[in-house]
Amino acid sequence: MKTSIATVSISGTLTEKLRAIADAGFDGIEIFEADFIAHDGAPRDVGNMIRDHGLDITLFQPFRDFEGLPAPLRAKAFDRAERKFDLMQELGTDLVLICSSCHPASLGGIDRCADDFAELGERAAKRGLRVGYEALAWGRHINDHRDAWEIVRRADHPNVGLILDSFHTLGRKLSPESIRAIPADRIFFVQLADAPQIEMDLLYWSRHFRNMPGEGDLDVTAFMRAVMATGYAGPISLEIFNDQFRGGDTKLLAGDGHRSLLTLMDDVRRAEPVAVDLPVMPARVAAKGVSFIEFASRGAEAQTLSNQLQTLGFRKAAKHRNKALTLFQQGDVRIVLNEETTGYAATAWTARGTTICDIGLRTASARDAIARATALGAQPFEQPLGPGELNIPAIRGLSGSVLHMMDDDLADVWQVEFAPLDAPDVDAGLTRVDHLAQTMSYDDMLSWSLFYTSLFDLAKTPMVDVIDPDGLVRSQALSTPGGDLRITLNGADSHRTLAGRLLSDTFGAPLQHVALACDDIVKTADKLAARGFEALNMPANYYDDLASRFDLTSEKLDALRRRNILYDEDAQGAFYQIYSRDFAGGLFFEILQREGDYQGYGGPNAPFRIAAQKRLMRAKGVPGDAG
Ligand SMILES: O=C(O)c1ccc(O)c(O)c1
Ligand SMILES: [Mg+2]
Repeated sequence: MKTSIATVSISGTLTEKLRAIADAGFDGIEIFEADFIAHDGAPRDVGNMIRDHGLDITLFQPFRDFEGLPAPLRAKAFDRAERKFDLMQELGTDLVLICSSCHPASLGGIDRCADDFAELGERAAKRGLRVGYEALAWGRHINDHRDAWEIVRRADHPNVGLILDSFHTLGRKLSPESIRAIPADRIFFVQLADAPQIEMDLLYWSRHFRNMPGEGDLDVTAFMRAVMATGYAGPISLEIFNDQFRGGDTKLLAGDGHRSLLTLMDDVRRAEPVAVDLPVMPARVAAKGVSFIEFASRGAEAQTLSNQLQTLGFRKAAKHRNKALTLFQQGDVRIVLNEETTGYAATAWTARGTTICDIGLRTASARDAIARATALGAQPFEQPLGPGELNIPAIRGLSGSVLHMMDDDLADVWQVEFAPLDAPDVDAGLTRVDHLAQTMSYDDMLSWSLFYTSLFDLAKTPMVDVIDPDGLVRSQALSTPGGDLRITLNGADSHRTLAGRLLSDTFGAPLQHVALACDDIVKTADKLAARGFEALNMPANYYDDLASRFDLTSEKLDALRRRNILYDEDAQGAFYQIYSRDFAGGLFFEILQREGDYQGYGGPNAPFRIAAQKRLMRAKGVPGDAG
């Protein structure tokens, strides 16, 4: 399988793009004319520079407004094409992409266009070049891949073929199934892009909102299944126009692109009886939840965290046999406090202070999960093992964080590596980790959602806007079908938001809060209060509004108000939340109860919770919170 990416898809100068594209593992590039023109270097040198990076030039593009023109514009279009043929020969590529005309004088007509292409094919053949025709979704006369195919078919020239682009087909809601009937050797090239489902002008949508396959809402897999069913064996190329990507991290985006292509093609071969020349990798592994959460901390902060965990009802359950690790446990929730002065956690602590440095995920097979992750470009993570320690496989997240993969075969780590402590049982009714909430720059959200969804079978909720008094935070939840593993991604635009503040104090995409489930929130709240737990205070206005929005009895409302319990409900069920006060520079815990089949996260409460958190920070005089 030959992978390719259009240079327009990522940020940087041409040289920066080439390095990142080659490092990410692509085989070739589509050279975008604008990237070439902006570069100061002769075409021959540019071609050599690309090949010196180990990359092929899979095509040159775009060539616009060619077909269907009346004289004398028609002759001029052919002259223009000849000049671009000269350039292609200098660069060293044999294929040009001609996108369907948007020219106001273009006359259309399938046969007229086919004649133009037959003549152009003849001219290209003289130079050993080929031309590919792509229907732009907003082309003046040709805007459907079936019409472009009909023109190519009637042009009937071996040097004229079809170029398919998933955006133009799926964006116009055309079924990709008609592609299955096209002979593979008539398809010269395939371009792929996804996009979020937003109702807007097609051209604007395409030029600003495309994203990597798997990052949007289009069924790129169905499109690519149809393409592969023809027997197509040419390059598979990303062509992404995206405002965020134009200003994003070149290396990260190139890596995302490669990961998205491998994931897509692996999905295609599992769904369609076709040969895909791609190394085997395990299928997405079932994720069964969070096995452990590890905090890096030291000294007084570690003591404060230890006390806080005990007020939350965690029992100091065990100590590591070789290392400064303490295991706190309650129900099925394990929190490890790591006070080591060397190794990964120590580095994380030095960089961030008290932080969640490691997550252990429960999977059906740790080995398969790691094999899939590394096949998709994740970095394996290893630390030297002490005597008697288990080798629990791990990978790095996108910003250097660590994810351990656990499974039933590794479940005895807690007995093998840890010695039990004889601490009193202080259980407050917390049963399991409901979700992990990860904070990141808004620009990194697509990268993280692709990272997780390529590894595990996770559905994405639509992005929701959360209003912080100082800006907007966008939030999206990923969840396994049964909700065993849930991760929320929170993207901050501004450093003044609660989420953005954590980012400015740390780096990467830290976990900002952990949500723990219980079965009876009122009972749990009372147990916590008895242990000295202080909930985040919610204002009276919040409860007055609850009374107007929902049918709650005055007793129930009073029970919620007295305990600072937040409430939400939908057609499926009800939802209760309590927030801890923040600690260690902005981390916090959430305690929640799901009732019925409520699948959400209390989104409507988020603005009021954030306002309350900021009020508390101001009262504590946290610097920068004078407003
Ligand atoms: O937006 C465009 O004009 C444009 C150009 C070339 C392409 O291949 C494409 O898909 C879109
Ligand atoms: Mg295209």
